Amino acid sequence: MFENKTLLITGGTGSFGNAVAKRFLDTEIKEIRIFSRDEKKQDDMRKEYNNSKLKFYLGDVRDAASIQNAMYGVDYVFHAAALKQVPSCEFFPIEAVKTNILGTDNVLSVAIENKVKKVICLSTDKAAYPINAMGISKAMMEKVFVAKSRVVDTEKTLICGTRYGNVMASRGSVIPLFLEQIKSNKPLTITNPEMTRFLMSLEEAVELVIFAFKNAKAGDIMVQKSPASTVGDLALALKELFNVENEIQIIGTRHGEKMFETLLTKEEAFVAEEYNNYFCVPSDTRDLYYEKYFSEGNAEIEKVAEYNSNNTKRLTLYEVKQKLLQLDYIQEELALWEKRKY
Ligand SMILES: O=c1ccn([C@@H]2O[C@H](COP(=O)(O)OP(=O)(O)O[C@H]3O[C@H](CO)[C@@H](O)[C@H](O)[C@H]3O)[C@@H](O)[C@H]2O)c(=O)[nH]1
Repeated sequence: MFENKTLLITGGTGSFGNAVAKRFLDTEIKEIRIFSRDEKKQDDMRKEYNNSKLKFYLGDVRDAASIQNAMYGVDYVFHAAALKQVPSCEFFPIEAVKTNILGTDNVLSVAIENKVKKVICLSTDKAAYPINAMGISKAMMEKVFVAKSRVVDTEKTLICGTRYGNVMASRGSVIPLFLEQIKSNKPLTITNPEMTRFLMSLEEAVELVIFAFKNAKAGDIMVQKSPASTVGDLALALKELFNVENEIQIIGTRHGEKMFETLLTKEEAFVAEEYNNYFCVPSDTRDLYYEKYFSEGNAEIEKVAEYNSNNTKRLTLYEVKQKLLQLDYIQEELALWEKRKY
């Protein structure tokens, strides 16, 4: 797929960039460029992989000139750079605007200038019916890339996106936090045991981007059908897997949090196309002369429901444990835990 091609990953030192590097470095790919702000994380990654196909570029998506340095000669871009923590974006919303919205516009402009063939922008379920600054900024990011995808020559640069739910055990997320609490014998801090989240693995997140890479048309947003769990079951599943009796402490919903997440709004579900395990939200290709398109109205939309973490398949406690056990991270932690105990 990437034979002799150069792939740039913005925000490439994160969980997603690492998963893509692991997946493609040993293929016929020519080069993977990691573009990010943190020299320490780049240095760690450089040492870990020790592979001359992996190149590192320091810069910030807020600064178009720094992207320019990394974009020359690039065939494809996976745009993963983002501010993604809900509470921090609530306190610093302008920072989310700068990175998630303006940064995306910079990445796209520089990619178009350099005739990059495809750009895939990573978004989140929090962008659908957004209520927090992080989700609102990602929703605007989606608007920016869909709008941009319409004005470029798609033969030269195709711009599309993916939207996904919580990636299990990604950096800073609740699973590593619960595990730290288990290991230090502290109470597990649960916001609200009934809160639900879509669960997907990092490998599935990479698969979704590959699916978009292969199938998306300009402006499409690809979504993977995903099951969900309550936070209460997630904590209980970890307690049972690690065979511990830590207390549960209810800490209450944090700033900007939703009780459930939405992967497809009702309006999107109405137009979405279904491909096995995926949905495609096609871009609205009409122009501003809406009267041309007037039909009989669309009462049908009332019959369609949004696709959210409350109405998707709910995992049982047993299934949550099975899904956790599929993660290398959990297997490694369990092995260490067993050693520590005996
Ligand atoms: O101490 C804690 C922290 C979190 N949670 C809950 O655990 C769930 C998951 O939380 P977390 O892992 O922090 O993820 P989210 O806040 O849902 O956001 C993550 O998932 C999004 C996709 O939905 C990504 O876009 C974000 O970048 C990523 O941080 C939520 O219901 C939280 O309320 C707790 O119960 N206790």
